[in-house]
Amino acid sequence: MTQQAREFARRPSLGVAVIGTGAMGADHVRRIDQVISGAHVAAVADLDEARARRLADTVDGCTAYGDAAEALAAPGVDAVLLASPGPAHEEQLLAALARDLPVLCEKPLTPDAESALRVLDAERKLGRRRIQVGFMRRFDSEFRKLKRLLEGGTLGRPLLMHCRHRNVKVHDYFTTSMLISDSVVHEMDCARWLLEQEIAAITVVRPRPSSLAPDGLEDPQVVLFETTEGAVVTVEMFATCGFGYQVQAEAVCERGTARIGEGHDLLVNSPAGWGGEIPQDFIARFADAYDLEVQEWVDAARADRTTGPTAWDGYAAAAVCAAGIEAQRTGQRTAVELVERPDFYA
Ligand SMILES: NC(=O)c1ccc[n+]([C@@H]2O[C@H](COP(=O)([O-])OP(=O)(O)OC[C@H]3O[C@@H](n4cnc5c(N)ncnc54)[C@H](O)[C@@H]3O)[C@@H](O)[C@H]2O)c1
Ligand SMILES: O[C@H]1[C@H](O)[C@@H](O)[C@H](O)[C@@H](O)[C@H]1O
Repeated sequence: MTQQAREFARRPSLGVAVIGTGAMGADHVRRIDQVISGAHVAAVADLDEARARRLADTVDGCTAYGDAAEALAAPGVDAVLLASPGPAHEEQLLAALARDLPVLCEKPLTPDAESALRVLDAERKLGRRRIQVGFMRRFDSEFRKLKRLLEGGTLGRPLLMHCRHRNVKVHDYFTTSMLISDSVVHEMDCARWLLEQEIAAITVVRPRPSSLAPDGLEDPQVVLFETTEGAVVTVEMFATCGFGYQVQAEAVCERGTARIGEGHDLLVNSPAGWGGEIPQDFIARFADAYDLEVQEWVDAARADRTTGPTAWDGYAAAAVCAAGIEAQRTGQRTAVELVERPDFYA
């Protein structure tokens, strides 16, 4: 161990309050408690206090609350992980910033651009970046390989990207606009990050809905982004495909193409045939990415730094979502309105 690593290990463990103890919150609590190093779960909070209590009972020294504000003010809380639904994020982010706590906020930063701008303002007033947004694909090894390949330039400029984003099923509170603001928001962030361009316009095309989608959910949809430098990204979003969790992307460049997400992890030949397994949800598909994301957040917070996707990235995606929801409604190509990027987020 180097001297620097020894010093780092001596720093006190980060006490984390996890807000929202549903699917993602419970998985992050398990991760902080059992997988990563340098942090412990000091508090959990959920509007459903009984759910929070059941989870707290599985972790030594963890207290449950029915209110996020109480958890943020609890003794031993040094940082916050928000895993409540998007509409609750603004209030909880502002409360965390008011206490100058580092925050890992599950995507989306907020569900609309106006509230995202209010969060940016609060962070700028605080005078230092405190928010990391949970765009976990940036921590996935396949996405990182694709990013490095595109940066290396051997394939020339990327012209097109084709993405497929399929979920087995969705929560019963899922709506057609959430296909954009909760699901395609990942492709918005990936496109911005991989291509290093903003998204200038968005179009949404709706095939006939699957008869297996819940009533009122117009699923699947095809979404097209045009970037500021003229690249085009297509996204098939199918949130109730029923058979597996698939996130795939193919970049088409001037001198070649590159694909990720084909799921070629383990291929088995057997008397019954050949093939592999399809993960059934994001928790299985992105397990390693979430581990790395949370570990990097904890390491940065313990060193009094902030890393990863910023509140600006969260706002930029929210602005594309706003245009996307409008495009869904009108069926028209819709321009994205983005405020000028403050130097604070350069
Ligand atoms: N990065 C990813 O791949 C990924 C995957 C799933 C979910 N998410 C995000 O994580 C967040 C949570 O999603 P989920 O699937 O775990 O949802 P969920 O519905 O399973 O859990 C949300 C929990 O938050 C609680 N809650 C609601 N309002 C609250 C409030 N104001 N304060 C405290 N608790 C509140 C609910 O009672 C529920 O227990 C969302 O922002 C979602 O978009 C991200
Ligand atoms: O909240 C979830 C999560 O972000 C998943 O990664 C995505 O695949 C789903 O579509 C979305 O509903």
